[in-house]
This record gives sequence, C-alpha cells and structure tokens, in this order.
Amino acid sequence: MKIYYEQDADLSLLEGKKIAVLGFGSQGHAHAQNLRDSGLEVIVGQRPGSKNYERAVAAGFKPVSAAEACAAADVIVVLVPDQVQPILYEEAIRPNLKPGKMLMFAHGFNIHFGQIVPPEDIDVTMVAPKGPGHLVRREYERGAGVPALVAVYQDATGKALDRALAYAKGIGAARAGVIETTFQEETETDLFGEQCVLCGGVSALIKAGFETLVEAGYQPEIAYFECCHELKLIVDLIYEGGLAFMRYSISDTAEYGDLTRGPRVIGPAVKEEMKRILEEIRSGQFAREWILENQAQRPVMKALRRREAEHQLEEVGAKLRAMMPWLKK
Ligand SMILES: NC(=O)C1=CN([C@@H]2O[C@H](COP(=O)(O)OP(=O)(O)OC[C@H]3O[C@@H](n4cnc5c(N)ncnc54)[C@H](OP(=O)(O)O)[C@@H]3O)[C@@H](O)[C@H]2O)C=CC1
Ligand SMILES: CC(=O)[C@](C)(O)C(=O)O
Ligand SMILES: [Mg+2]
Ligand SMILES: [Mg+2]
Repeated sequence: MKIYYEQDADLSLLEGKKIAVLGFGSQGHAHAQNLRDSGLEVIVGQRPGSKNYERAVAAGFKPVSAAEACAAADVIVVLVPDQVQPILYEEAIRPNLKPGKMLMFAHGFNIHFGQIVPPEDIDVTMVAPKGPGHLVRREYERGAGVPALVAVYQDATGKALDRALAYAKGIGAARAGVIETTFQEETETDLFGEQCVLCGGVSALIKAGFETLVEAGYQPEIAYFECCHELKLIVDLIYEGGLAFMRYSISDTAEYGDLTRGPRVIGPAVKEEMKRILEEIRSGQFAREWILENQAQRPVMKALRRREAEHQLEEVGAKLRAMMPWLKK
C-alpha cells in the first residue's frame, strides 16, 4: 500500500496554473474554496440561475460557463453529478481539451464504465475524498482533512501522479492521508461501500430496528432516539478510536449484547447478499441499471424517494429534531 502525506506532495506543480472546478455542489464548493485557500487559482464553472450559482458568488467567485472555464484552464475537475458528466463532457469539456491538460474526477464511475473516453494526449486522474463534500470543507477550515484516494488513468505528461497529489494537498486531503489506487478499485469499492454499508446498509438497519420496536407497540419517538439519533453518538466513538474505544465506552451489558447478538443480525445471509451486490458492481450490471434509469427520467428513483419520505421514521424524526435547534446546519 502506498499512502502519501503533505511532505510527499508539491503544491508548486499547480502554482500559476488555472484549475476549473465544474459544479459548486457538495464536492465542488469544498474543492474550489479549499484550493483557493491553499493559494491556487480557481475558476468556477457553474450554470447561472441556481442556488449553487449564488453560493459561488457569495463565496467570492465569478462563475462562468463550464465551456469557458475549461477553455481557460490547465486542470479541469468534474464535480457535477455522475449521471450528468457524460453530457457535460461532450458539450463543454471535450471541445476544450488540449494536449497536456489534466482532466480530474472525484469518483471513477464514468471513466471505468466507459461513459467518458478522453483523448490520449491529456492526463486523466482522480482525487476521491472518502467523505461528504461538506466535511471536506469543514475539516479543511479547522486545519484537518478528509482522507482521499488518488489514481492515474492516463499519464500523458509523465507528471500525472505528482500533479494529482498536489491537488490532493490543495484540498487538504494529504493532511489525513492519500492512498494510491486505480480507477477500477476506487469505483468498485466506493459503490460497494455506499450500497452495502455507509448509506444502504445503515439506512436499512435503522429502519428495521425502528419498525421492529414500533410494530411491537413501543413509542415511535423512543424508537427514533434509540435506533437513529443515538447512532451518531456511537459512530463518533468508532470514528475516534475504532470498535475497541466504542466498546470501552459503552456498558458491559451493551458490549455483551453487541458481541453475542450483532453477528446474528448481520449474519451469513447478509454477507452472501453483499457478495452478490459486489458482483453486480464488478460486472457492470449496476452501472447499466443506473445509466438506463437516468435515461428513462428515473422512474424507480422517484417512486422510492417518495416512499422513503413518507416513512414514519422521517415524520417522527422531523418533529423531534425541531426541538433540537442546535442540530440545524
Ligand atoms: N457527494 C459527495 O460527498 C461525494 C461525491 N463524490 C463524487 O463527486 C462528484 C460530484 O458529486 P456531488 O458533489 O455529490 O455532486 P452534486 O450533486 O452536489 O453536484 C451539484 C453540482 O452539479 C451541477 N449540475 C447538476 N446538474 C447539472 C446539469 N444538468 N448541468 C450542469 N450542471 C449541473 C449543479 O448545478 P445546479 O445547482 O445549477 O444544478 C451543482 O453545481 C461525483 O463524481 C461524485 O460521485 C465523491 C465523493 C463524495
Ligand atoms: C460520500 C461518499 O463518499 C459517497 C457515499 O461515495 C458518495 O456520495 O458517492
Ligand atoms: Mg465514497
Ligand atoms: Mg460514491
């Protein structure tokens, strides 16, 4: 394993270069501001007429169209949603690629699954933060950083890795550690993580626990505090000191229940399903499904989003969170 830190990255490789950050959303707003605060020159490519445009202006940028940003830039970072990237690539990016420029991503989906095929005379790299965009900004501001993965898909200049590492340093990731990987490994592990553990697995676990208690006649408010609200407090301990520190902090009663019951909840059947989901990712089956879903104007996504929003957990949670104004961001 190769992991890089601040001393391994040379910011001067990007000094005097123009970096076009396309998109001012979750990752975009964080990368643009962190890079600028690191002393680098950033051009924000953001279409007008949206909240994100106003946010970019409020942050002191002068947003231009994606095409204009790409034409002016030496480094182009694609931080619009994955499903939008192939369209933006054809319309605004490809016509403005010149030999020696570097095209960058924060996730490998479109390159790995062949939705974007760049010309051979440019560098193609990735710096993928292992955390949500808003934390990429928040951590940077307090002198810390969110770890990231770095990968090189094409090295036309011979300097692709060093330039990508400079970028990783610019967004603050090198403070926490930047692990070298490939587009394939990043794409497959990122999709697996968000589907099975971080987002899909956790949401399903919370809902199953909540529903079990409510169906047994317990108060939904108590079920919410127990199975959802307190999760953050427990995860914070794991984040700080691993499972051992979490188990040190909880009662012996909780720890015994954890050790004996946890593996029954997440048993062999769950792991078997995880393996099937991983295979769908590796084979491209998930990618095809998601690409077609977008082409069909997202019928499944819309139906599922609606159904989720109507879940009792969300209703009860909104009511309880309103009484804790300090949670609001
Ligand atoms: N979210 C995260 O924390 C993480 C994301 N990533 C990766 O980073 C990349 C960006 O993701 P994320 O930050 O979530 O993206 P967002 O959904 O936050 O991106 C929103 C940005 O894209 C613009 N945009 C959306 N649709 C269009 C369109 N049709 N044409 C032009 N611009 C559009 C938005 O502009 P407007 O306001 O005008 O709609 C806005 O600037 C992805 O590759 C993702 O996989 C990687 C790690 C974590
Ligand atoms: C936040 C993150 O890393 C994710 C879950 O991979 C994503 O938003 O795609
Ligand atoms: Mg991720
Ligand atoms: Mg992801």
